[in-house]
Amino acid sequence: MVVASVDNLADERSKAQFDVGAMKIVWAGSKHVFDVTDRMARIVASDPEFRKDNRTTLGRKELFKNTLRKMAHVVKRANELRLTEEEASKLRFFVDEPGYLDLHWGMFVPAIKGQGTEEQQEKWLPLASRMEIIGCYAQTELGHGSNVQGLETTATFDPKTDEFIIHSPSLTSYKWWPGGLGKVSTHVVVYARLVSGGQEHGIYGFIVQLRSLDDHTPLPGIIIGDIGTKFGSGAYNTMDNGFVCFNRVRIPRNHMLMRFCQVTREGNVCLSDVPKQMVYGTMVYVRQTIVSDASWALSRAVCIAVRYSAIRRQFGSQDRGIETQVLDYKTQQSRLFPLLASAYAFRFVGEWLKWLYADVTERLQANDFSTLPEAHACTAGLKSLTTSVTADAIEECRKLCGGHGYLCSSGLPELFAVYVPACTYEGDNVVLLLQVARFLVKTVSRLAAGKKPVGTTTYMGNAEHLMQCKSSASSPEDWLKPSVVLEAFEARAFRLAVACARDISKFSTPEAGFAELSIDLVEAAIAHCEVIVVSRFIEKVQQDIPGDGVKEQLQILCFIYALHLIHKHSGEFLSTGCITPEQATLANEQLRTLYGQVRPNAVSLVDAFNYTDHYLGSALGRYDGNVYATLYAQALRDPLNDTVVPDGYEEFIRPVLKQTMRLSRL
Ligand SMILES: CCCCCCCCCC/C=C\CCC/C=C/C(=O)SCCNC(=O)CCNC(=O)[C@H](O)C(C)(C)COP(=O)(O)OP(=O)(O)OC[C@H]1O[C@@H](n2cnc3c(N)ncnc32)[C@H](O)[C@@H]1OP(=O)(O)O
Ligand SMILES: Cc1cc2nc3c(=O)[nH]c(=O)nc-3n(C[C@H](O)[C@H](O)[C@H](O)COP(=O)(O)OP(=O)(O)OC[C@H]3O[C@@H](n4cnc5c(N)ncnc54)[C@H](O)[C@@H]3O)c2cc1C
Repeated sequence: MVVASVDNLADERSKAQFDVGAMKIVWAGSKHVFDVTDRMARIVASDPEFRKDNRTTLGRKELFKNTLRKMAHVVKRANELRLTEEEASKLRFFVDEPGYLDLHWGMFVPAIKGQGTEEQQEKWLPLASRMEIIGCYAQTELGHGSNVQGLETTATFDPKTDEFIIHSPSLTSYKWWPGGLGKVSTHVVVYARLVSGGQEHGIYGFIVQLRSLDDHTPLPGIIIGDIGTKFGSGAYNTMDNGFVCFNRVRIPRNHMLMRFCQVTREGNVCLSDVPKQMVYGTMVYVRQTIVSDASWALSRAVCIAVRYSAIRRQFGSQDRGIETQVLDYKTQQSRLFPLLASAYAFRFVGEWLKWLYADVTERLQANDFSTLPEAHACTAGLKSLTTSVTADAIEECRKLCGGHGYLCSSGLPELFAVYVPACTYEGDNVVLLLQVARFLVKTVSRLAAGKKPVGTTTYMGNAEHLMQCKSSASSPEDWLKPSVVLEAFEARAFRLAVACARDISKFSTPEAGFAELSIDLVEAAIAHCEVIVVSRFIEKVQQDIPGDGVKEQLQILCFIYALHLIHKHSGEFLSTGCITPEQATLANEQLRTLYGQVRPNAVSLVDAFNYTDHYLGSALGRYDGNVYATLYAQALRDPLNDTVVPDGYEEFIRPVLKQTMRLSRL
């Protein structure tokens, strides 16, 4: 069936004022990454084994088995096609289904690489790379997740046998949540309290075999299973998040990951000369990958909502003529375009964070730990900011699609359900912001001692100016000056951080002040993270960017990103005196103008994400815009429509109808 709505997207595409092909390269990061990504996305989209449109109709067991089949197919195709690590990881990404491979490659392997000695890496990494063993990462327990120092599992050294005894002393010490643990993994990196010579020495990672490599049964002393069905249909239920209890399970001494702390044959504990937080390194690595992933999830939701908003028409014609595209409503634009801008902002800050992570890793290898606190603060803060915004944005995109957004065939409910735990895993977002706040308060108090802030806090070195400055914006256009925008963001963040540091000092102890003022501290942390994102976006658009009109579009998006935040947090910008109410009004005026500028380019700006229809998985977001026919076809495929008269009619509908007839005769 040919539907008029299809032409809407062609019309939209013809209005683009920039080179979409060039924007695709900017979004991907480079021509090479674009080529790899595009090729892998197409391989997945064209392989029927990777079909995913039936996911929300499957029961848990079928769903899980289906994922096992897909994961095995990923491994098979990666081998057959002799894919590089980069290609295999993209292939896996486009399969778009949480599965044990994520934890094996995303956490188990990095934990061994980061925390194992060279010898241990030589032993375990080849086994893991060839997938002769499958691993996961078990830190969280039933009773403790955020508080890592509160973990209860013990690893007690027994010098008689040269072994560690891994033990779960209570129900609350059972490991609980690790992905891939419940049903699949043969091995795990377990985090436990090291005990030697009757003394505790902190939390470390230990490699434990969980299941037989012959028949997959749990090894003696191990009670293991899945923790149960999770939020949403399909969604994260493809993953076997699991529990495990260790009943005095013995492992050889050299299964403790000993890069930062060694236990000798005699049971002596030798700490190397590195900060103890190095044990948390895998979390820093994964948080950094989660920031990059946020832009994928956000851009996917935005792509669906923008395309559908161009197709959907409501009102605007009283005589049954052509109605208005909902994308033309200013309210729709004000909800949608800041999310489009955020997708680009998170893409660029994600790339920058990758660079920061590579830089700190290089320094750590040279025993330079000076940038570790900043790397921790940046990864924790940006993980928190980007995942919170993305989760909320996916839900907003669902609403932007009206009633059809609530259908699973829109792709948005499942995307939300699968994405929203990102606000919790790898560190609860509030707990992580408090880590950023701690770093900021320290930075501010060191200013008084004359210590120059570096990296992302360099701006705080301009303390006197930031405390006193008043924005010079006197027209809407002034809000298009990077220096005006940056100054407002930096001043707000700095003043909030200084106020927190000052107020904390009024309490009897810093801990008491920190606890009482934690709401303010979280706000200061968000403000600082927004400085990072805004300044990275501004830096990006100041570079040479090839392609007709590409730089101009990115500049528009950059200012939308910044000005919508000024609007959202106007209370803070005003109460800290960084801007006046009149200047806030001017910023809003400029924002409205920018929405008008982005409007003709909106569909092309989401086309630049280069998503296949398979990856989008949405009747509303299809590239060809054939929304209504697809919605109808998918409705007909619903299991409830397998029969015209439903199962249960004889048992439950007919008797009710008969009873009603009897009653009406009375
Ligand atoms: C084919 C290829 C396929 C590829 C697939 C791609 C893979 C994608 C990856 C998969 C993604 C998602 C899947 C989900 C998996 C989820 C896994 C998990 O959730 S694992 C469990 C995560 N758990 C947490 O994050 C716990 C959070 N809690 C903590 O991190 C800590 O306990 C903390 C920081 C809250 C408190 O720590 P502690 O009690 O020690 O702290 P203090 O607050 O007193 O801090 C002391 C001191 O240390 C500093 N610090 C803390 N953390 C770090 C760190 N990580 N690095 C460096 N420094 C750190 C802190 O700032 C303090 O410093 P000080 O100078 O004293 O102020
Ligand atoms: C889908 C999913 C996959 C996961 N995969 C893994 C995995 O592979 N391996 C693994 O080890 N773990 C995994 N986890 C566990 C995850 O890391 C933890 O759930 C997470 O770290 C949060 O810890 P928690 O559950 O203890 O939350 P809690 O700390 O109990 O949080 C509950 C509430 O208390 C608040 N809170 C806690 N402490 C503070 C504080 N100090 N100040 C203010 N507020 C506070 C939080 O903000 C939150 O609102 C996974 C979790 C999920 C949901």
